[in-house]
Amino acid sequence: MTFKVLITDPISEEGISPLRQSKEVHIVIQTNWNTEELKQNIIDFDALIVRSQTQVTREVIECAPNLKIIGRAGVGVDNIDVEAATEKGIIVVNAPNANTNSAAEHTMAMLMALSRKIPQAYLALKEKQWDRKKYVGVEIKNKTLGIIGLGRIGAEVAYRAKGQRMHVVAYDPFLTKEQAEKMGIEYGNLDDVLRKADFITVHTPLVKETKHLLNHDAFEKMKTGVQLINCARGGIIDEDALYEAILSKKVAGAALDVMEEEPFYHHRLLDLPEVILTPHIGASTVEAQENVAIDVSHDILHFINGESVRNPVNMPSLNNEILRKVEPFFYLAEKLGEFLIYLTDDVIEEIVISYHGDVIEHELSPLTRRITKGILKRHLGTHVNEVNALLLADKRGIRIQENKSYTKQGFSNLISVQTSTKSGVKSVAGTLLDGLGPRIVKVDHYRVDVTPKGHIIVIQHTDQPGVIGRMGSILAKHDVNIATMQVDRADIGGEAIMMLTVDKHIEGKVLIELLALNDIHDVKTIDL
Ligand SMILES: NC(=O)c1ccc[n+]([C@@H]2O[C@H](COP(=O)([O-])OP(=O)(O)OC[C@H]3O[C@@H](n4cnc5c(N)ncnc54)[C@H](O)[C@@H]3O)[C@@H](O)[C@H]2O)c1
Ligand SMILES: O=C(O)CC[C@@H](O)C(=O)O
Repeated sequence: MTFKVLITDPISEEGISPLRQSKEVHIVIQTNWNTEELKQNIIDFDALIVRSQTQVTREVIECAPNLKIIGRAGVGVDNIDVEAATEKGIIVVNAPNANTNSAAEHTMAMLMALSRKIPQAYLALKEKQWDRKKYVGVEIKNKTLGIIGLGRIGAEVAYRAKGQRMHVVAYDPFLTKEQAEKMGIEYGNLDDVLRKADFITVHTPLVKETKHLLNHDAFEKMKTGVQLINCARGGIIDEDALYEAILSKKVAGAALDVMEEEPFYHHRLLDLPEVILTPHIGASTVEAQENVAIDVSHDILHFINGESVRNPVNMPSLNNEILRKVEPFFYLAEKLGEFLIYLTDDVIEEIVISYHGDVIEHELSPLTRRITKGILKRHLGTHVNEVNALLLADKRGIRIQENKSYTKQGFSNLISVQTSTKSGVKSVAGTLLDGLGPRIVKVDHYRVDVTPKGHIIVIQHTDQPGVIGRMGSILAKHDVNIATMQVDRADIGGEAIMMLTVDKHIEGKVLIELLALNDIHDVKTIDL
């Protein structure tokens, strides 16, 4: 089947060559659509690749019933309604590392241009003015650079600034004093950065907490003559407050790659000679554009091949090392959920997942997501996936509890899942056997040993001679071949369980005949 990929922003042709090489992928590039056109045409597409221009709103997502993955060829996903995507089970991936270097270099270029008034001097010269006195700058050596947001780009800027012999003071809610010391920079809170810096550069995402982070009050705390750089997101600096602060000479200059509304052609900041601007080109290098497109293309191919994506935005990201360890449990986890929902006859109130033994050394959240997906899928359909499973469970008021224990319970690893309903508790446990693969080893309190694959019949009965024979005759009559069979009981003559794997799906009429047998209390047929 063809996987249709729509690209709506300019993107590097070299970068998408991995997708072009795949026979399964059909690519459509359409960079001129407005939102209405996008809504009308997105219906058929399985994947969408954008940069920062296309607005992937909830409305767009609602018009895309086949959309499975959105690739953001860059870092910021503020042009994508990630919540709406998550609700629909659409994976959002980005390319968080691919343009870090370019954005850091652009920041340094802006810092240099700002401190030496290069764009202003250039413009004047183009106007045939040779005015050397007007364009006296300041050195950055021995000046203090304040960095707000010491993530990927902020950290790269810090290293470069140190190379220019600047003193760096940084604030980031995740930065510790020890980490700052290791990097050879000063650790501060936001006020420290605002008070001490000669130049301030912001490298945070635009979120509620960072919207207008640099506002009138923040400018008040800064040194007079401070210069600002924003190569992160428009809106982190309050543009009106900046305008006023420049007029009052509190702020001596600003270099902006990003603005609250883009593109913009008329903005009063454009009229101020102290402000230099670029049209959001921090990531516009040959290298960054190729790299972001390669990363997103690879993740789309991972998705098509049923592999884990490397840079998910709406689920926890796992590095290759972690993924390699936990991936072998994915199948078992999902099948335990799928199996258990067949045994659960009432509305689920709580899912309790207990991990035992070696498995707890791994990252468990992807397993919990897959178990929940397996449980919800039967009733909610195939749109449930590891992206939205926890959200969907939460929306239905299902509590999810995770327990961990080193106790091995007879297996080197064991995952046990329990559903609680008003009618009682049902449970299943499974293990991954070294070299032999996944097994279901416990159903409620009965011991079994079944590969979670294909057609399974679970029969609850009373432990009496002849029950197995009568059951076997009915299956034989309907030409159902038994592949494997397990029996366990609580006590002699007491409650017992039979678990069979058979070679074909069991029809309703077979089920009725089995249920009519004396001593058989319940029959569940499960297709995994
Ligand atoms: N101009 C461009 O073309 C361009 C290119 C790439 C990235 N960006 C933007 O640059 C920004 C940084 O990207 P990144 O890859 O370094 O992201 P990142 O996630 O690696 O780093 C962001 C950092 O900001 C910190 N942060 C969050 N809230 C904060 C707050 N209130 N105060 C201080 N720090 C805070 C986070 O803890 C994190 O360490 C993003 O907004 C991204 O979209 C712009
Ligand atoms: O698409 C672009 O070039 C902008 C990229 C940049 O803003 C990002 O967040 O990665």
